[in-house]
Amino acid sequence: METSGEIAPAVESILSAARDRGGGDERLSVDGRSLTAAFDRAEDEGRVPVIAEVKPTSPTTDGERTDDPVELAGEMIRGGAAALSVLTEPEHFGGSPATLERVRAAVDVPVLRKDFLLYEAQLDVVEADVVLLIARFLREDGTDDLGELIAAARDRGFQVLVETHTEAEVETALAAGAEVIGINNRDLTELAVDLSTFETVAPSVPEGITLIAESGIATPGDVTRMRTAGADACLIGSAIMDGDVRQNTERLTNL
Ligand SMILES: O=P(O)(O)OC[C@@H](O)[C@@H](O)c1c[nH]c2ccccc12
Repeated sequence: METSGEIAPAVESILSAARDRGGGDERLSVDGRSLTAAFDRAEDEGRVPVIAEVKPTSPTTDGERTDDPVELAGEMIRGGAAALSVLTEPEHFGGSPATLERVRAAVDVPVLRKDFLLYEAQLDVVEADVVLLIARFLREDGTDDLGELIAAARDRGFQVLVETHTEAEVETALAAGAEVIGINNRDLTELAVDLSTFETVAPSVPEGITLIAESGIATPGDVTRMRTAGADACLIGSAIMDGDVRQNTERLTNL
């Protein structure tokens, strides 16, 4: 088992905040919008399935975007995004559960809750269609087991995106029952992005699993590269948030 000492200091700080964050008091029951159906719809309409991410800031971004997230989400949809991702982490990403709630009420595409969820009660903070579970973090002391957390999420009606970075983590995700797997091009040790991560790890993901390329995708050429390597969809934050959100989304979905 790797120790948390190998993680970048910014990620350590994120995790320690996540450990201290409470959960909801009431068990949620969600009537979710299907992520795979949204991807199929985009494909049918000739667009690359993209999950566009409302990310006001991050430890690797300069400054903070303060526009109304609901307006940004609308621009993403008009630009052709198949689904949205909304950061709910407050301390390092400028997100909040309330933002996700408002965005989800304003759109009809599936919305992913992007956060660092470590135990079951944290699932009960806000309704979303999909929740992110990060394989790397769910084997540390004091966190729930990945398989148990996947089951707990599904019991509530959430679809689950399991984030991986290595072949070993893909194996862990598959063994835990993941059906939607993300490969994060950003490593959480140095926080550096390398698109060849997806190309290296993707072959270990079997047919039948929905596969998402995450992070560092900035140009139409990057999107093509991820698609060629087997991505069913791309998760894109910074390159969409930086500048004209609608135009950026169009450029990355209409190839
Ligand atoms: O802004 P980018 O490089 O397009 O990346 C988006 C997304 O992949 C990234 O925000 C992300 C991937 N995994 C995460 C886990 C938590 C918070 C954020 C993330």
